[in-house]
Amino acid sequence: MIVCENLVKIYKAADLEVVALQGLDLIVEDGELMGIIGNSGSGKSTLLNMLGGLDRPSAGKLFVAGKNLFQLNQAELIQYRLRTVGFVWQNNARNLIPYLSAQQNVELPMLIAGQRKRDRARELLEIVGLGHRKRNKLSELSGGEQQRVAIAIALANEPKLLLADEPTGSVDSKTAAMILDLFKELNRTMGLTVVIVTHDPEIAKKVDRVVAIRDGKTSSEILRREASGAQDEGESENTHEEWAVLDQAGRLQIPQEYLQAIGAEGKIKIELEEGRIVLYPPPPKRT
Ligand SMILES: Nc1ncnc2c1ncn2[C@@H]1O[C@H](COP(=O)(O)OP(=O)(O)OP(=O)(O)O)[C@@H](O)[C@H]1O
Repeated sequence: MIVCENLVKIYKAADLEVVALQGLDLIVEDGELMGIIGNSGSGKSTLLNMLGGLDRPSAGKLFVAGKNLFQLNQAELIQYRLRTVGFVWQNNARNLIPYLSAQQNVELPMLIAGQRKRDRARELLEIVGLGHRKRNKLSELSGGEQQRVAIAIALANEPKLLLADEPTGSVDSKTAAMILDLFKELNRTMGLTVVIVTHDPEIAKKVDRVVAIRDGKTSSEILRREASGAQDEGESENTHEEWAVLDQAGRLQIPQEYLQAIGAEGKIKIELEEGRIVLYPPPPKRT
């Protein structure tokens, strides 16, 4: 579904350049449910904006659903945003209209797109588990329910890829778990590919794979352990293991805490020992 190769995004503002993505590699399979985590400023939202066709990358390769996003002209990019991807943002409810009902809120974007699909709006609300609340005004719904209305809207054009940026950022942990369960259900029942960007490391328990981004590059992946079985619901931490990502040039990012643990800074010695690559800290400085 997604192929990013050596993706670079440079923001230019006045005489300042910010390299938000520094040669990022990422492959997401059709029908995958995956998370992207990383500290603030690591480039998560930038990546999502590139995947959603909201902004253009500066260099590299980017294919989504077979489309080369570098080659789409402005009109094709608008079609791509309308037809191929669906978006869910943290404060989606802000884009919804409080005095309209849940159903009218779902119908409205379809009306704007030239369709009047009352049945479809009802069906979408059923899918997100809000069929019984369709006549309630948005202002009468909880934060989690409003977020589900937003997810129904994101599904209206039958996207192949759902992009969610901090979708649980402004709800409590119980509601957050319900929203993540909904993504999982949509992924399983509709075969929707879902990419969720979050600060929350707990996401690993709800998705098949989590990719960590550091300084604009993928640094590691947290995968469900094979031995525990794909059917495992994975609610316990030891069903997952972390892998460092090796880029095409053989570079990898070593977790900061590992480097600190061996007191490494500046240079480290690397040796190949019996099928292992071993990193040695520098010898203590003489005083
Ligand atoms: N429009 C922009 N113009 C200039 N710099 C930008 C712009 N958008 C993002 N940046 C910079 O790019 C880098 C990556 O930002 P990005 O928003 O992608 O990070 P993030 O991981 O999503 O952070 P957060 O978790 O805080 O949302 C940061 O240094 C940010 O300041």
